[in-house]
Amino acid sequence: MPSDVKVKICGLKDPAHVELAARAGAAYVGFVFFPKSPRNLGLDEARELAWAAPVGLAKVALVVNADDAQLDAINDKVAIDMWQLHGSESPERVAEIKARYGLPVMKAVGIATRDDVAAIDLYAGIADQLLIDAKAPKGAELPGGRGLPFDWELVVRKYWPCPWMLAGGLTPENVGRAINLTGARQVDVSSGVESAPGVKDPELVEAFIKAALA
Ligand SMILES: O=C(O)c1ccccc1NCC(=O)[C@H](O)[C@H](O)COP(=O)(O)O
Repeated sequence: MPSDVKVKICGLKDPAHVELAARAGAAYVGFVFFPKSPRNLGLDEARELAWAAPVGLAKVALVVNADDAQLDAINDKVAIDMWQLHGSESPERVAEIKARYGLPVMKAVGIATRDDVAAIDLYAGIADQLLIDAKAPKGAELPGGRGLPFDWELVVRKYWPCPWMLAGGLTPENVGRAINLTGARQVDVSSGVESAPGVKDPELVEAFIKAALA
């Protein structure tokens, strides 16, 4: 029976890896627009990656507390299908971005404690999707893409009224267990399919997708 799990491969930098992710069965690819990240893309690079994506593969632009000028520049140049807001954007800012571009918005929320889980509700009626990730420590250089898991028990038997994606420290080895435990129908990975920060390993990308869809 075909799997109903959807996979997002985040932080791609090579058009061949976009094609590979699609062939292997990914539903989404993520393009990072955050200069401090080893996965950061220029607009021209991102445009080339978007061209490499076959129809049906959703192209997600990941930004961190971006202002309208940065969002406009991405939207004007790159054919994206969704925003991923990975900073401390307020529910009001999420609604504003949805209205301004008419694209679905996925809000990333970092969690470490039960209180963080409760805070997800602030976005549940506003964002189109939620990305539930490990919480980065205060002052960390990168708010995501750190390859660190959180305690999955925190989201077991949780319900939100929009689709959500499990992220943070997933790997080909642990993704099946994470899905079975949490009931997540969508999973996202970056570091767990890399051979070095920012360098995707095609074999790990394929292995992750295969394990998630199994
Ligand atoms: O990937 C980055 O460098 C990055 C930079 C700034 C904000 C978010 C970033 N990445 C988010 C992701 O790649 C994932 O959505 C998520 O955090 C899971 O990452 P990982 O634990 O590395 O699999």
